[in-house]
Amino acid sequence: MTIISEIDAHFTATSADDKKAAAAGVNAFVRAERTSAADDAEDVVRLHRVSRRFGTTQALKDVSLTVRRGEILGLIGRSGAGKSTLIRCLNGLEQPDDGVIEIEGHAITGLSEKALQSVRSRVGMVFQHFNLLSAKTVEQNVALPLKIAGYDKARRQARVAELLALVGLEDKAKNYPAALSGGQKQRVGIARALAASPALLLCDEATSALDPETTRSILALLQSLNQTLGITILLITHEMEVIKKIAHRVAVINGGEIIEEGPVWQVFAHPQSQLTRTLLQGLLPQLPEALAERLTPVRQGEAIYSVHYAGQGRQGEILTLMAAELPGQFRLIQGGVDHIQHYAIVRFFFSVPVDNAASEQAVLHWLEQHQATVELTGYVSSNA
Ligand SMILES: Nc1ncnc2c1ncn2[C@@H]1O[C@H](COP(=O)(O)OP(=O)(O)OP(=O)(O)O)[C@@H](O)[C@H]1O
Repeated sequence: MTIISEIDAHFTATSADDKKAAAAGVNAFVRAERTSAADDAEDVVRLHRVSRRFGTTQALKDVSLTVRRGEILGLIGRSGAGKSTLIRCLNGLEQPDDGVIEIEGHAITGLSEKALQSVRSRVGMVFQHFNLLSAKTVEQNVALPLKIAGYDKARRQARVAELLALVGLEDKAKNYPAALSGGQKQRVGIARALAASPALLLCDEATSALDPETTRSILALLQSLNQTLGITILLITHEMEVIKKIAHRVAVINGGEIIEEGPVWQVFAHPQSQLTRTLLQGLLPQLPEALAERLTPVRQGEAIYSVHYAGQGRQGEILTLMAAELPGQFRLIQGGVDHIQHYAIVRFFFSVPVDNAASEQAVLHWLEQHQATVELTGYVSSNA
C-alpha cells in the first residue's frame, strides 16, 4: 500500500491532491505543533454555539462544550442524539452550519482539506470496531500514522516498540489482527491512535463491542494513559457505566443539545434532566419488583421513602449513622453506597409503619438535618 492510500484508509480524506499535500505537510506541522505555545492552552477542544442541520433534522443545536487539557470528558447520549455528528465536526469530516470549533486554540471551521489534515494529526481516534488494516501486522498498523507523519524507519520502530509496551502487546508485534482477541485489537487501536502523540484521544464507543471484563481492562488502560501521559480524552458512549468508571466530567446530549454537564459525581448524585435519570437507572438501586407492583398512593400499611445523598469522607457513612441513631425505627429495603471521585453517593429505600407516626417523623427529621433528599415513593399494605 502506498502512503497515499494509507492516508485514505486512515483518515478518509477526499481529494488525491489534498492527500498528497497532507502527506508532505503533516510532518512539518507535527513538529511545529509540538513546540507551539498552543501546547499550554488550557482547553484542548472548544465548541462555541455549534449547529448542524440535515434538512429538517437539527443534528447539533447551539452546542458549547470544552474539553480541558488532561481531563477525561464523557459525552453520553442515546442513538440519534448527535454524537457522531459532533465527532465528524471535530475531525473536520463535517462542517457546522454555525458556530466555532477550536482544537488547541486553532479554529478548524472553514479550513481547507489540507489544513484539516494537520489538525487531524492532533486528534487520535479510537473506534468501536477497531478499524485495523487486516493485511498489516500489529506493528505495521501502529506504525501507520508515524509513516504518514514522516518518521524514518528507525524512529518508527523505536516508537512502535514503546507504544506496544504501553498497551501490553509487546509479544504480538508480528501478529495479524485476525489472530487477536477484541480487547487486543482495541489495544492496537489505542496504540495507533497515540502514535503521533496527539493532544486528544477521541474514543467513539471504544468499548461497546467488548464483553464486560475486556471493557474493564480497556477502561483501566485509558485511565492509566490519562494518568501517566496526561493525555486528554473525549469518551463518546451510550453507557453510564463507562462514564462512571473513568470520566472526570460528563456532558449529556439529547436531540443535538447538551442538556446537562458537570463533574461525574455531581451528575450521578443530582441528575437534573429526566433523560439523565433514565440513563442512570440501571446503576441505581430499584425497589424489588414484587414490592414496586404493590405500591399505592393511598396512605396505609407502610410508607416507603427513597433517599439520596452525596458527601465526602465520613459523611458517606450516613446509612451506618442512621441505623445507629434510630435503632428499630425504620426498615432498610434496598440500596447502599457508591464511591465516585472521592464522593460517597448514598441511595436507599426504607419503610416505616404509618401507624407509628412518631418514628416516621423522627426518621424524616433526622434525614432533613443531615441534608439528605427524601421522597415519598408510596405505600404498601402490611397484610398483602
Ligand atoms: N448525513 C446525514 N443526513 C441526514 N441526516 C443525518 C445525517 N447524519 C446524521 N443525521 C441525523 O442527525 C441526527 C443525529 O445523528 P448522529 O448520527 O449524530 O447521532 P448519534 O448520537 O451518533 O447516534 P448513534 O449512537 O446511533 O450513532 C439523527 O437524527 C440522524 O438521523
